[in-house]
Amino acid sequence: MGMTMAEKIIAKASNKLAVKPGDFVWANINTAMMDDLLGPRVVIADQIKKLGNTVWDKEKVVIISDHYSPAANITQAEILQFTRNWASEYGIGKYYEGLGPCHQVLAEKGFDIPGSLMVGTDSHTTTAGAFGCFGTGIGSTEMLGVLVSGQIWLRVPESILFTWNGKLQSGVFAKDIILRTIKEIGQAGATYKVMEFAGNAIENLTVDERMTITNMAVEAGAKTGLIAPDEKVFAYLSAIGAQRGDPQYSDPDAIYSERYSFDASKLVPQIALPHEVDKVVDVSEAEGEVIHQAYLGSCTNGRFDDLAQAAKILKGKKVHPRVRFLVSAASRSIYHQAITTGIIETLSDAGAMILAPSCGACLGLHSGILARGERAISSTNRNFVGRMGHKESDLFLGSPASVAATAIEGKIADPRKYL
Ligand SMILES: CC(C)[C@H](C(=O)O)[C@@H](O)C(=O)O
Ligand code: SF4
Repeated sequence: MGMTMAEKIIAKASNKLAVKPGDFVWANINTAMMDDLLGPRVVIADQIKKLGNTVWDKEKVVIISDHYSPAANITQAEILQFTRNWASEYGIGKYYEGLGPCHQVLAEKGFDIPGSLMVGTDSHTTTAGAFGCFGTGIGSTEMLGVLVSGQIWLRVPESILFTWNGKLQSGVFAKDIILRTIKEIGQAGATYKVMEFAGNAIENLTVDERMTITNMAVEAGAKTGLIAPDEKVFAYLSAIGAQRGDPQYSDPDAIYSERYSFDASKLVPQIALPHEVDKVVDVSEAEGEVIHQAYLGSCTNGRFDDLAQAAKILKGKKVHPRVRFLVSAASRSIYHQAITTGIIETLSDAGAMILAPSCGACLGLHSGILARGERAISSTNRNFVGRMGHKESDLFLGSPASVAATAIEGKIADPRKYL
């Protein structure tokens, strides 16, 4: 009986020839990532002292300060200081701060290795699946167990196959694919399952765009999201001098718990309405909703392709006077690329406020906080009550192109008219 790529990755990590959904295994971890919010400061620093006071393999632990960086107050500054000092005390050389959200840094630093098993103290560790790396979010207590043992006790998840074929029309992007997929199954539709994406519409996406899709797999409850690694992924990895890994592919006779097929050519821009990520409608049903703030950034859609798409729409135009348009590239190197190609100049000329590469605005920790009654559109992945500020503020989710078109009109707008 065939296996899915997820089953093969877990079998390899647990030194077994084969596993099947429902099996319990002890899997060896290739990369353990901690961020500043749920990393050493929570449980770990305290308890590891009683468990040997060292990590199992200093080379396999990565710590990335991204939620509180740059600090917006003394408490945040002290959290950063604690995290930085803990990394140094425990000999963790792979410590990054101020480079941007952890999932983008992991990709750019070559940790998203095809066929490997990654855990992180952030739910969007699923992003690594764009490289065929099984990445999943775990809690701080579980991370403590991984740090001292190098293993995780795992129940092999079932896989759902989502096949997207056909050519996306202009103005429709990866974000619209994942929002439409989540609409189909709901925000709990993939709970403890793997979302595997295939089809020529997925193959035609850049690696940047694939990361948007696997990033949001957790918004449907998924254990991880996976896309088979191909030449685009290997070119990305070789360009950054990263290993090619041991890529795994689903067998033709692999068993899936469910299968869904979509025609990408029929997809139109999608908008998630407040306050649920699966409350997704065609943009025509949200058009005209008044907006006070537009945010372009995050580990979901803050990459070079995303900024470039927004700049294409905003070139020579001005942001609506009511709208605060905030931009935060998902990494410092993206900023460098976007500056040298004139994209930041275009966005700034249109009226963008350029923020640091950070999680900050995405989850209302600092910068871009919404007041009561304010409404925003964002290229991020969550729109829970109070996500970006006051509990009586509203958050719509869309693609970078939808964010840019909305910023121009001051109300939810269809980006296709600008392309
Ligand atoms: C703060 C962290 C625990 C959380 C996550 O795990 O996703 C955050 O990154 C988010 O996007 O809500
Ligand atoms: S979703 Fe937002 S807060 Fe969470 S890791 Fe990504 S950028 Fe940071």
